[in-house]
Amino acid sequence: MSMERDLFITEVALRDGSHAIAHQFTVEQVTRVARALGEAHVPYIEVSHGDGLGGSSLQYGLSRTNEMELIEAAVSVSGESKVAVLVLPGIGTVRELKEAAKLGVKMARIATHVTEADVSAQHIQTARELGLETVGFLMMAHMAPVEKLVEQAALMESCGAETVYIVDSAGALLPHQVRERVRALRQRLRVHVGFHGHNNLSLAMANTLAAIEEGATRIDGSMRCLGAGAGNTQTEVLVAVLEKLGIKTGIDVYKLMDAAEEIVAPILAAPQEITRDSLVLGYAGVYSSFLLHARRAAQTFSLDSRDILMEVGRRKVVGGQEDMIVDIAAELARQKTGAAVNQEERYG
Ligand SMILES: CC[C@H](O)CC(=O)C(=O)O
Ligand SMILES: [Mn+2]
Repeated sequence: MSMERDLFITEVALRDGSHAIAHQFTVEQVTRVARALGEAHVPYIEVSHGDGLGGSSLQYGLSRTNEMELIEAAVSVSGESKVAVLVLPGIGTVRELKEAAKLGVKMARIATHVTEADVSAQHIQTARELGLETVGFLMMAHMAPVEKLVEQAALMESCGAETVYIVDSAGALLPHQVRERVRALRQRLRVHVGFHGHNNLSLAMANTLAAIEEGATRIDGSMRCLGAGAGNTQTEVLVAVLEKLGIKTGIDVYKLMDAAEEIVAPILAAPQEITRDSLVLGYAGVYSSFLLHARRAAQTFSLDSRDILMEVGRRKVVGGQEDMIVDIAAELARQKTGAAVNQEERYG
C-alpha cells in the first residue's frame, strides 16, 4: 500500500532507546515493537545498539542480545516499513554494514561528530553501493557554528548522502537555533534535511516543529520518549500534532498510540521524564547517551551526577570518550576528599 506523506518519520526507540535501558532489548520486545510499527505504517524503524552497529562493548555497554538477531527479528515482522541502522565509523565497520544489508536493512545512517564528517566517506559510499538509502547524521550539532555545520553537511552530500540530519544529541538547541541551522542547510544542500531532537530542555517538540517549518522532511521520534537522556520527540504525540497541522505522515495515529501504551511503556522501568540530571544534559550541552554512565560513576564515587555532567560539559567531552566520565568522577572525588581533609586539618 503506498501512503501519501509530506514528511518521513524514523522511529528510533529500538536504537536510541537502547541507551535508556542499558542495551537490554530482547528479541521478543523488538519483534513486538517492530510489528506494531509496521502495522501503523511508520516508514522507517531504526534498530541497533544505542551507539550503532558494533557498539556492544565495555566502553559503550554490552548488549544483552546480538544486534544482528534484533535486526533480523525486526525485518521479519515490519511489513512495508523499512528497517534502518545507525553506524558510527570507528565503532561500526563496513563488514557489519554489509551483514545488516544482507539481513534486509534498507537504510543506513552514518553518524559522526558535527565537525568530523570526513570520516564518513567510506561508510557512505559503501552504503550507496549496497543500494541502501543513505543518511548523514551530524551529531552534537550545538557544538559547531552554523557555517561549520553547513560545510560538514555539504561534505556528506558530496560523499553520496541522500539526506543530512541535524542531530541535537544533547537536547541543547533552542528553537531559533534549530531554525537557523535548518534554513542554512536548505539553502546550501540539494538533498533532504532531517532533524533528530532530545527532550532534555523540554524542547524536542518545539524544535522539531521549527525544523519542519523551515523545510526539514526527515524527522525522528521515539514512542514514549524511549531514547537517551529525557528521550526524543515523542512519536505518537508528534504524529497527532502533525495531523492537526494538516501535515501528512501516512501513519495510523491510533495504532501508534496503542503501540506506545501497550508495548513500549512496559519496557521502561519508569516513565521517561526530565529528571534533574537529564535536564543538566541539555543545560550543559552533554551527549544524552552519557546519562546512565554518569549515574553509575556518581554511585561508585558517591557524587552528584549533575556535578559530573557539568564538568563533562565544561571539558567538551564527545561521543567515544565515555571513559572520561569515570576519570572526571575520580578526579572530583579526589578533590572532595582533599577538601574534607583540609577542612579537618584546619578546624579539627
Ligand atoms: C552515540 C550515538 C548517539 O546516540 C546517536 C544519537 O542518537 C544522537 O547523537 O542523538
Ligand atoms: Mn539521539
